[in-house]
Amino acid sequence: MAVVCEIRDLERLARRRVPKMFFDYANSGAWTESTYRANSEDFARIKLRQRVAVDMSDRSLETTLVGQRVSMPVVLAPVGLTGMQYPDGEIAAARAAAAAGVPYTLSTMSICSIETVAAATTTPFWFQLYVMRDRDFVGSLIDRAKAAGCSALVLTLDLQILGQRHNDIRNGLSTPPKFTPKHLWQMATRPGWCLRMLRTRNRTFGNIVGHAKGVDDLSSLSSWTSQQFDPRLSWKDIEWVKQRWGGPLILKGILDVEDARRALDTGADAISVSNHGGRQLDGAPSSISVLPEIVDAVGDRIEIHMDGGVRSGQDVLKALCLGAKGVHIGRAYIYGLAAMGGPGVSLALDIIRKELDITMALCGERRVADLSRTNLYHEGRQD
Ligand SMILES: Cc1cc2nc3c(=O)[nH]c(=O)nc-3n(C[C@H](O)[C@H](O)[C@H](O)COP(=O)(O)O)c2cc1C
Ligand SMILES: CCCCC(=O)C(=O)O
Repeated sequence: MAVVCEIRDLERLARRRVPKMFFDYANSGAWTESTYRANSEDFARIKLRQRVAVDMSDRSLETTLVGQRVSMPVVLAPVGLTGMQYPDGEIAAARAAAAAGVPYTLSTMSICSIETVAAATTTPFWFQLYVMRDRDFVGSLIDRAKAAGCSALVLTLDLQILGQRHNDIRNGLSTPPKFTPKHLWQMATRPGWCLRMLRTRNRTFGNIVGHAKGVDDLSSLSSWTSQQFDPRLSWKDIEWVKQRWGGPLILKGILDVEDARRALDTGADAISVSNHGGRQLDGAPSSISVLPEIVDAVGDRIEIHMDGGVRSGQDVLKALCLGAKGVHIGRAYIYGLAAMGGPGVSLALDIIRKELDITMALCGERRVADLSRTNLYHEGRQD
């Protein structure tokens, strides 16, 4: 059994255990992947300020996110097709998040439906919404999330048009998978995945198939997206979503100061600074590099979350120092899930919690709320 110390170990295991088309779907970015790479690389450039002889006993990572108590400021981000990385993956991830005391966000494009995940869990989860042309269907998704007891709505604004992902095109990614010799080979070389997949009935987009009108072929994600997602989505639609939902609302995909200012007018509870994990506008800056200017512009008026490139508890701490209140992780937990199901998600969260706690202590801090730019080596140095 391989020793797992860090998220990269889970990534290596995931690569070995999941058919290539699904591993690549998770592990890739759009076009040249420059933004995807920058998300992680820019974290690595930030230096921490070591402090010594500070009482580091009695530490706590607890805080609140959109008014909800969490054991650490980490959220499992919405990830489409999670149930293709591991059968019933959405249920496994939701349970692992609940056990760890952090929120889980179910994607509109999940395999297990809102109702299936709600029936298999006891802790409320968050729901991520995509806006389709069919507003009756979008409204029904909001109503279903409410009926299932979801405790926050994450409205994604950066994917009305799908960014081009070369690996998915080359791999002929589809759900369910096609049965061409190439795809059969990819699956045959991952027999554990195949056997487990045969045991579940959740193999298609549970929130959509059987619910949305005229939806029968989701096999090509890109053509389906361009037919169904509404490219006219604008700020005024957010008011409608907010009214219909009536609970905590987080706007995801803000990367620009002007958009952050505009987001204030919507009355949303939080914004998430994100470039969709480098999967949409390649060439956009990393999330961590734009976080400080967005915090400076609107941080005193709205709760700020971020995601993109977080692969360790140290990355979480750096984002907190730069003003994020909540840090969402995507691939970091998906690698764990793909590698070993629910226990892999728990392991990913344990790794991140431990790294965050140790790093905070070595920076001489005992509370996440006390972290600030002064804990970073260059920014905000007093001396
Ligand atoms: C495989 C995959 C699928 C995703 N699907 C969704 C989705 O359905 N909805 C959404 O808002 N974001 C989606 N995202 C973006 C994530 O929510 C998040 O912004 C991103 O993963 C953060 O970057 P990280 O993976 O480097 O942590 C997806 C990301 C990945 C990797
Ligand atoms: C049509 C969108 C699929 C999920 C998603 O958001 C992603 O792959 O990044």
